[in-house]
Amino acid sequence: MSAPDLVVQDVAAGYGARKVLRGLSLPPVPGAQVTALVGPNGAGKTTLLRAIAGLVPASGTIRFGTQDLLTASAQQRAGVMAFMPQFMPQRMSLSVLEAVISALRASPPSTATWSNDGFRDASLAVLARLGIVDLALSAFDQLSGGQRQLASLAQALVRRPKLLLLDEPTSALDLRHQLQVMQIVREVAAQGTTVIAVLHDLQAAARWADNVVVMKDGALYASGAASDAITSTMLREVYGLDGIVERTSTGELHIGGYALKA
Ligand SMILES: Nc1ncnc2c1ncn2[C@@H]1O[C@H](COP(=O)(O)OP(=O)(O)OP(=O)(O)O)[C@@H](O)[C@H]1O
Repeated sequence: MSAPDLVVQDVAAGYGARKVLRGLSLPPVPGAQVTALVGPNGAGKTTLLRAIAGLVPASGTIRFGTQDLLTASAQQRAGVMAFMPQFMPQRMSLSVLEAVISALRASPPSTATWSNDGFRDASLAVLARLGIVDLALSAFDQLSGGQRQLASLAQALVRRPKLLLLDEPTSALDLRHQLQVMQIVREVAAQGTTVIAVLHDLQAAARWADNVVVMKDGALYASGAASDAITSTMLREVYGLDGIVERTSTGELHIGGYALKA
């Protein structure tokens, strides 16, 4: 069965009196694909992910297939999705392996019967997939920023979510790990997970995402294939930048030559 689309319609969300999203509607976010969420600082990208994850009060419609995520219980949501936040907790007195096992125990996929060894093996397998099995016994709160980001991604992936929300998943990673993580994100989508990833690197969004959603001031500015959503007009109107967007001879989108708008 193919993964369902995510429907976001007329969503309002914010923080107390501060309304960040005011009636945001997106075209259906396609199932089993990677959708990049881009836009300038403060555009509301994290707020949208938090609204989908049930972490800020929201109204409107947020539906994943037939499941209404706005009325779902925390347990129901945890059974469907995983959210990797932009900032990891500073204090966590667990080893990396314990942290991943505890994320898995909190919401184990129902596709298996779980034993203690099963939790441990599945967690070690994800650490191995991310190339950080050597960190398994390290204290989570003594990791470097990039290591912490990989460990946090392991906590999200280990639950094999149907909907994976990633907030700047590669912002602290070196080039090799950026590549590795984005390849894994694509594999996860190919295996049936619907992925939404906030990315600041437009070149990475063009390379890795099936669809790009551009947000500005809490609203949708554009969405579609990278070549439709990422344009020089968008750079000017959304980021206040002059830039060049062109197709290379191999058909890839190249975005560069940025300069502050004159
Ligand atoms: N906890 C909060 N309380 C009040 N306002 C908040 C809170 N978190 C975010 N905001 C405000 O909401 C707006 C949108 O923030 P959000 O984090 O969603 O943006 P973003 O697009 O993810 O930005 P960035 O790219 O900088 O991470 C900003 O103006 C921000 O100041």
